[in-house]
Amino acid sequence: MHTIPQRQSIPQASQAAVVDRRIEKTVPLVTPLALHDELPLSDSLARTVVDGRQAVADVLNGVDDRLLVVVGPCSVHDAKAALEYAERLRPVAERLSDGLLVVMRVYFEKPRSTLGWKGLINDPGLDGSGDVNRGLRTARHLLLQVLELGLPVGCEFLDPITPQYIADLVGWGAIGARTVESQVHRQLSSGLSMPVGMKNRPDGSISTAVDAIKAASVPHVFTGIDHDGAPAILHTRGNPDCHLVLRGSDGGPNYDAESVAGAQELLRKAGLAERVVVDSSHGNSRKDHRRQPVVAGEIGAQVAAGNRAVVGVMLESFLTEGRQDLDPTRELTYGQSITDACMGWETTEAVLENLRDAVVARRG
Ligand SMILES: O=C[C@H](O)[C@H](O)COP(=O)(O)O
Ligand SMILES: C=C(OP(=O)(O)O)C(=O)O
Repeated sequence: MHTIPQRQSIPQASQAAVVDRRIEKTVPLVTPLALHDELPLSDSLARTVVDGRQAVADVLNGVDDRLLVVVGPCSVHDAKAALEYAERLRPVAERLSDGLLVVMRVYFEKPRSTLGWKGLINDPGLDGSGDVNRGLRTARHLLLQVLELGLPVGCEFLDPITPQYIADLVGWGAIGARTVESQVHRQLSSGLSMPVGMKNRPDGSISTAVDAIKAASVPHVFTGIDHDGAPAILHTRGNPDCHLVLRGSDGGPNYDAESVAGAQELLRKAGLAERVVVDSSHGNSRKDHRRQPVVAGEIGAQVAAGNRAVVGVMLESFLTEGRQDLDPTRELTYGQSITDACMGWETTEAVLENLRDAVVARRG
């Protein structure tokens, strides 16, 4: 535990009354540089990251006519199970690579509607102890292992500090439905080195995500930390590879052809590229994992019918289907989500095959 230092500018007698009244304690955080030194990115893995980002950008820009598929667990809570998933995904990604560019969802940060586990970086012990140093270490280690298999990785960025620790490993980024309106996240996206998907808001607003794409496309200046962990003023270049992710809403889905056409119209009016990634989970499946294959099937049908605006699909999938509650009184089922329900492995493989066939049909 770290004691909170006295501030010289406030008379000592007044400090206790005004400073950090609701901070229980502060704990030193490892610096990005120290973590990078401990878990370095080799030249060959850096090539995997760069190639992955370029491949994603090529699909987004229509240079590559394959479909981007971001597939994997809703959240990683057990690095061993996530790595086993990656080991299964790798040969399938290779086999279907004529039609699909597969990026593994390796999500460590969970935005909550109200309360709940906030992900492996925030709470790797799954017990509220909040050992963020361990969380960052575990996350970086796992990302390196997945890259070692040759798979590009996708992460949601939620906390504005954590990208300095892991973003060098990420091929595709997401800004979630709950933060897409936030200036902090739009500024952050403008400086991220990879393509970033902006989700529509939970209430269904797509124009908010379109605004986010515009905002993130230009340079910004904001405060953050540098690689040494020191406070810094960050001047970004702007990110031209941001794009829309349709994830449905509390009110219903938005993956149907009419909704996709409506989204294209909004993008066109905003002067942005008409490219859309469709999330088969969340509002589009009403969080029922058994609906994801149906949604993915309908997206595949649009692709097979020639729709070129749909450039990608997101799937939530894990080793074991469904979800489970985080209950300290019982052992967790291996390879099953503790956040949103996921498709199981066999279903996932079949869904991926169908999506590949859809791409082949679109070429036909
Ligand atoms: O993807 C995960 C969840 O949908 C997201 O974190 C919100 O979850 P919640 O509504 O259960 O908090
Ligand atoms: C939180 C997620 O999605 P959304 O922001 O669409 O709810 C997610 O993809 O993990």
